[in-house]
Amino acid sequence: MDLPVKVDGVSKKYGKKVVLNQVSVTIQQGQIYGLIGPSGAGKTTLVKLLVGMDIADAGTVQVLNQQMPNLEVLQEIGYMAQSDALYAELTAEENLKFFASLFKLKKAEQRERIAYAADLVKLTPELSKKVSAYSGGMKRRLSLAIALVQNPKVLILDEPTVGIDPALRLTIWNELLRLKEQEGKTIIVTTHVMDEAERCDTLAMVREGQIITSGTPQELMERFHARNLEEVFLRAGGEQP
Ligand SMILES: Nc1ncnc2c1ncn2[C@@H]1O[C@H](COP(=O)(O)OP(=O)(O)OP(=O)(O)O)[C@@H](O)[C@H]1O
Repeated sequence: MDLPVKVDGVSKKYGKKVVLNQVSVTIQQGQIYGLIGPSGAGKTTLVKLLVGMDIADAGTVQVLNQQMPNLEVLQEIGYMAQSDALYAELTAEENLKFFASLFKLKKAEQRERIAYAADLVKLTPELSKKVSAYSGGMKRRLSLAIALVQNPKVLILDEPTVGIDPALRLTIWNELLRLKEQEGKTIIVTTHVMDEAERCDTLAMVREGQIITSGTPQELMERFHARNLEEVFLRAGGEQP
């Protein structure tokens, strides 16, 4: 079985604060892997190490069999950060074109991918607007479209559906499921939303810089004698609901 993500014994400190403590994760190809945990638990820090935006103090991070950070591998990673990294004075279309141009796409493929990504997040009619005139939710949607534009093998999405309405959230999740099933994409997602966590193949609960438990949503519910993931989350963290 191919393992597109291998994290082994990773630790990370900011100043004196230990943010990740001996974290190990393996993710199989064609899986949706969810990271859930309280605010400040270390999810974004782990994601940043996967993308190569930060470097671990100890341990190893491999994506697609390469040690991160690695510029070649970045071609194969679609990353949606928690805060939007968009050019406000450009239109949405210009933003998409700019980010698409960073990847090795032929012109026709670039056009096709931009049309697909904009359509998925329902921004096609708004593409000629400047991003400065976008709402918060529209910016999130554009950031997601940008993460998808280069057709990456690995998608890393940090709270992708915050500020997105329920109907579009469902559309996006259906597409993520299709991408893993039909195209074998590997998708890593952080979320605070339990019904999104339920759709993940494997869930890791992060708390105080450690993965305190992981498994399929069903396994976790059985392990913690819980009726739902909210209860798992509370019980795994030592809080009895
Ligand atoms: N660049 C940084 N410098 C100093 N401290 C940082 C830095 N980045 C993160 N931290 C700290 O590391 C801890 C973990 O942060 P992180 O963003 O990984 O949490 P998170 O689980 O993603 O939280 P949330 O769910 O709120 O996004 C927090 O205490 C945060 O303040």
